[in-house]
Amino acid sequence: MHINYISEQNSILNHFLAQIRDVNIQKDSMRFRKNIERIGEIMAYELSKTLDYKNIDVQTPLGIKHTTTIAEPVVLCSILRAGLALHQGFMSFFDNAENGFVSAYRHHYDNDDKFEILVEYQAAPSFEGKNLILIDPMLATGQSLVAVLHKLHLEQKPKEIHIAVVIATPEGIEYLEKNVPENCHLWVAALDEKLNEHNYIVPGLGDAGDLAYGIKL
Ligand SMILES: O=P(O)(O)OC[C@H]1O[C@H](OP(=O)(O)OP(=O)(O)O)[C@H](O)[C@@H]1O
Ligand SMILES: O=c1cc[nH]c(=O)[nH]1
Ligand SMILES: [Mg+2]
Repeated sequence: MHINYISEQNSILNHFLAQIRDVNIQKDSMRFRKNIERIGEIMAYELSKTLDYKNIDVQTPLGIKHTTTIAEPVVLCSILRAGLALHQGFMSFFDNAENGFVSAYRHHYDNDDKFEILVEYQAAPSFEGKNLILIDPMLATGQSLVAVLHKLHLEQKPKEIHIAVVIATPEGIEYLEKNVPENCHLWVAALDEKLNEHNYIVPGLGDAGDLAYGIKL
């Protein structure tokens, strides 16, 4: 698995990352969603540089321009709920992509911190020969992304699989490295320190789904 860290160079991305983390700013859920969306746009642009392109001729009013366009179709597939705002950002740039949605949540059986990831819903197109971009802002333990990858119909072989996350932990990256296919590329906006005892990212930002869409029961 190849890993791309997109915030190594200082850019406006750092402002958006700082705002989604800041306890005094993140409570504004519209700004939170918008910042995640803007991060999605930046990630989409960076990722687009690594896709394959084919030559095309474009007829302008004055002549023909020889240029290039993305060779294989893109499928954007997001993990509900928190993936939705990031998905919107990717969709702004990959505007003719097909789209898939998968649910995943941590099911706690007792009151302790042990949980199992339940993947109950999916609606996704064929991935055969396409660039699959799997979208989820938080890579904590990595269990949600791996459970979703196993549930998706990957017997239809995507050309490449890109996993796009905003904040990742070293533990989550290590888990992905052991459990995802060879043709996976991981895109990370920020690498954080660690997981805490409740498997939340430290310093992280808190609960991305709740910040974007409200607290769930
Ligand atoms: O790497 P993991 O340990 O699996 O944790 C990360 C998962 O947690 C969040 O979803 P959450 O379960 O909070 O669902 P939500 O989006 O509905 O809030 C996040 O969006 C990931 O899907
Ligand atoms: O820190 C974390 C871990 C999982 N899900 C979140 O939204 N945040
Ligand atoms: Mg959540």
